[in-house]
Amino acid sequence: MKKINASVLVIDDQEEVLIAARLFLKRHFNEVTTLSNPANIIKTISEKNVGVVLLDMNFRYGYENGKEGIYWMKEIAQIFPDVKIILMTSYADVHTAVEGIKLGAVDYLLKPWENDKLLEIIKHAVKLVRKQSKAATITVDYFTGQSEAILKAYKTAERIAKTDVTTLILGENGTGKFVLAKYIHDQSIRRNQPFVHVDLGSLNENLFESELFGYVKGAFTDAHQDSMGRFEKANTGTIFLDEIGNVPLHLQSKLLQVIQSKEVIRLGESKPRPLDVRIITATNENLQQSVIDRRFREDLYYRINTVSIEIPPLRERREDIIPLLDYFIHYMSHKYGLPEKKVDATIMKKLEAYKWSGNIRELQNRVERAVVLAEGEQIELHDMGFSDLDIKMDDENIAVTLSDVEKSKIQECLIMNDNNISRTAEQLGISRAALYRKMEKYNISNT
Ligand SMILES: Nc1ncnc2c1ncn2[C@@H]1O[C@H](COP(=O)(O)OP(=O)(O)OP(=O)(O)O)[C@@H](O)[C@H]1O
Repeated sequence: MKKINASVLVIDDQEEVLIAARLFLKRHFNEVTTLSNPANIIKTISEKNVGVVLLDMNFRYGYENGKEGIYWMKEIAQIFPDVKIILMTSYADVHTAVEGIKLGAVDYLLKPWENDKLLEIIKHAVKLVRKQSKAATITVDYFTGQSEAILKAYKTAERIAKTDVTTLILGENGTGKFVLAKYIHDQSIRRNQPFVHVDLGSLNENLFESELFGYVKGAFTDAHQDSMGRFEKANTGTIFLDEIGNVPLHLQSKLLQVIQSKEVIRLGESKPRPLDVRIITATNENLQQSVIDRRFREDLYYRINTVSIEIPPLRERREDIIPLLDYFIHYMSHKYGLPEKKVDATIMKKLEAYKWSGNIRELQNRVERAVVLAEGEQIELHDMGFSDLDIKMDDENIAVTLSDVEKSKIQECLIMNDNNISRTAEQLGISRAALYRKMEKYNISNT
């Protein structure tokens, strides 16, 4: 499993909590640091270039009102406003945690946590970090490429930009869904009006409605004044609802209501406010499958899917890799005021064959690093953060499919378990019958 490229810091005064967090998170993130003494927080964030902090709210025994956590949260936010903070509390002290969220924490987690939940929350926070650097890096610069698939996607975008048709953009992470949504907006007559991006996947459920629909003074305890939601902020322009596939079912109906009626009602108010917004949504999920699995409302799916544009992953449009490489070398060299470096033909071949699972984002990040770090006149693979093995393994595995991986995992487990079916099935987490079926499918014998 490929680790997520992020630096995560966990702060707790209980050593066993830190060990558990470290063991689990190290499997998923490139850099995981743990700290038992909050006094070192600032130094560590700076040294480790931390993007996400998991912060315990109660450091000292007998001092369990969460104020210590809030104190450190404010300190971090003041010095590193871009760092995302997740609060942890063992005492179901939701009230203080919610206070923390209002002060800027992205979420909270109750201890003892479930690993899946922990992972999900941190992944969201990592996305937020990326989105904000994305907002900082994305300008009006587009580079489409030359593959038929990408030219078609941009052509469709141009055509629909002239209308207000609701559009769904599909594609893996880093393929350029945000860029395409912004492109549609920039090509439309709304181009001088607001373009509001909402990452629905990382929007805290508790704040979903107030954030999207707004509220009036007194709607809830801390509603001290009227506040516009994101839909109203996008009025006369475009709202880009990113990661729509991650919206929980019970909130999907509220979203549908607004999209359908083109009216929004602020929390605590009954008066609908008319909206004039273009709606673009995006997801990396297979929404059709989500509809079948009843995780996504069918009516909402049809409502957002008047037109859909799919951006293929980079590995399915390899002819775009070198043009994109050239584009980013030019762009980054200009950005940093450095001379443009060359890339040798043999390296280009390897880059063309590489899997680029992080898509354009990965390519862009690697080129940026190389442009800044390369010492000679040529960009070498190690300047792009590749080890020789990365590329070699990738070359060899270019045609590896999920089935190949499954087959080899089964064979490996059988060998480890001396062909014992029960133990192998147990280790793989499947039934004996399922193991037999798979062995038959992959033509694996257990002799
Ligand atoms: N056509 C393009 N021209 C130039 N840069 C691009 C293009 N498409 C994507 N990028 C760059 O690649 C990175 C990822 O793009 P973007 O954020 O639009 O992808 P995404 O599909 O929205 O990702 P995610 O699903 O992870 O949010 C950005 O930094 C962006 O600047």
